[in-house]
Amino acid sequence: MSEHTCDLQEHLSTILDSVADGVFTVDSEMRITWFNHAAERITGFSREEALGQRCCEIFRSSICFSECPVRKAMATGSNVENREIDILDRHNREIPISVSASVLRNTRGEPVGGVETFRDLSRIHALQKEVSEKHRFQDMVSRNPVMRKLFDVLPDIAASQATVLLQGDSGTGKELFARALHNLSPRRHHPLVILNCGALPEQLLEAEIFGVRKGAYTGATEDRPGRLQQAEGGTLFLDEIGDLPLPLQVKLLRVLENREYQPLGARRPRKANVRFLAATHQDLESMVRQKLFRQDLYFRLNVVPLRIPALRERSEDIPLLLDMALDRFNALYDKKLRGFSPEALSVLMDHDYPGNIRELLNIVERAAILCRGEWIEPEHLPTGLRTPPLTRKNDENRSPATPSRSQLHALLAQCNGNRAAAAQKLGVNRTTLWRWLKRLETGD
Ligand SMILES: Nc1ncnc2c1ncn2[C@@H]1O[C@H](COP(=O)(O)OP(=O)(O)OP(=O)(O)O)[C@@H](O)[C@H]1O
Repeated sequence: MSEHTCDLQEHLSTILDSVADGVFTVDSEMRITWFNHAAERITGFSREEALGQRCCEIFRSSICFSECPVRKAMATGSNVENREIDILDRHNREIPISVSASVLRNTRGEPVGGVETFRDLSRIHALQKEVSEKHRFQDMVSRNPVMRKLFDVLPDIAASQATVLLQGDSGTGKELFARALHNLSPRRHHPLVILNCGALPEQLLEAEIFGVRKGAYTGATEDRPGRLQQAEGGTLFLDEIGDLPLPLQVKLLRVLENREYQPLGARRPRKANVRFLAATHQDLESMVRQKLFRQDLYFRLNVVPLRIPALRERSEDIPLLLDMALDRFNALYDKKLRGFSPEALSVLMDHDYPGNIRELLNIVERAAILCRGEWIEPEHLPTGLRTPPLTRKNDENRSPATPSRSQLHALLAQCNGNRAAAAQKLGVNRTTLWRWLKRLETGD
């Protein structure tokens, strides 16, 4: 070896040892021929231990035996760039890294081995986690200023006994807010009872809320407690309060005013020690103007009004919610999806989510099921995502708008009459779909 070659090698070693990224080279048998300082620091193996070893024994990555980056570079002749994987260090700790690989060739251009460079992502991941924790409140995530303000005031509102009216489009998180209010309140050790006022016809709903005494009507063979009694000492969350029929509105008003109610067929009223939360996606004020909702009840409910913005008004939350959803479905389906490709992310950012967060969760769940690789691609997303969804109409402020009868029937036929599946495709809950069908049947 000439003096000049020795000098060059020494220079190269000094340069490679001074870079912050891990670098190692392998020969054609995948034995390590060079291992820099950063590679020692990241993997925990010393240069002496690494040299001459097969690289999969030192650089123990999650893809060594399936998609080794150096082998891939050798096979395709092109570089592998910034692939995010995990390696096990000397102490068997998982280290997230980003790896790149290229082929090494001799002077005749023949492949003689490869070089891998890798960057430790632990710190970046820790920072990402810290940021996402910062945006978490109870079971909710948001970085939107309006939402953050709601999170700030929630503990004080929860501590009070005040009735809260949650307003927002379907799927924006009203139930999650109601749960948070209960969990933060002094009543948290007592039940939180949830009743969807749109899910039952009037008579059944009345019995459901107030309960039934034995003999109240034929068939009432025993006492049946209502939701009010079940919620005693705790919280009653009346979801879809806009669907409460007018006669029941009068009865509910009485409970709110006197904290007393009469189960069906009872002679004497019962006391109710219950905190009320209500929610609706409807515009109650305009329903009051149209005499569809009682003004006195509206005032009683609207003591603390909270309006939850639609997802299209807080698009900065989309990436945060996507990550949260991915974590959730990775755990649920035992997957190791790393994230969304830039193309998929762009489709997801462009969508305006008429079904709000529920719709976003459905999209990610479907993608997580379909995706066999590590990254969610556009092909894993519903085809209609770029086109205006079925539920969207010209009026941007109405969401979700009622689809036409033929659209609904076509969709139900597509889902073999399964309403739950149809609702999922629309990104709305079953009650909303039920309401739409009812409205179309009665021609409202
Ligand atoms: N800020 C948030 N962070 C994380 N998950 C959320 C958030 N908001 C809503 N979700 C999730 O989105 C889904 C829909 O939320 P939720 O049921 O609370 O909406 P809603 O407004 O009550 O809907 P609807 O009016 O149709 O009853 C739930 O799975 C909930 O966990």
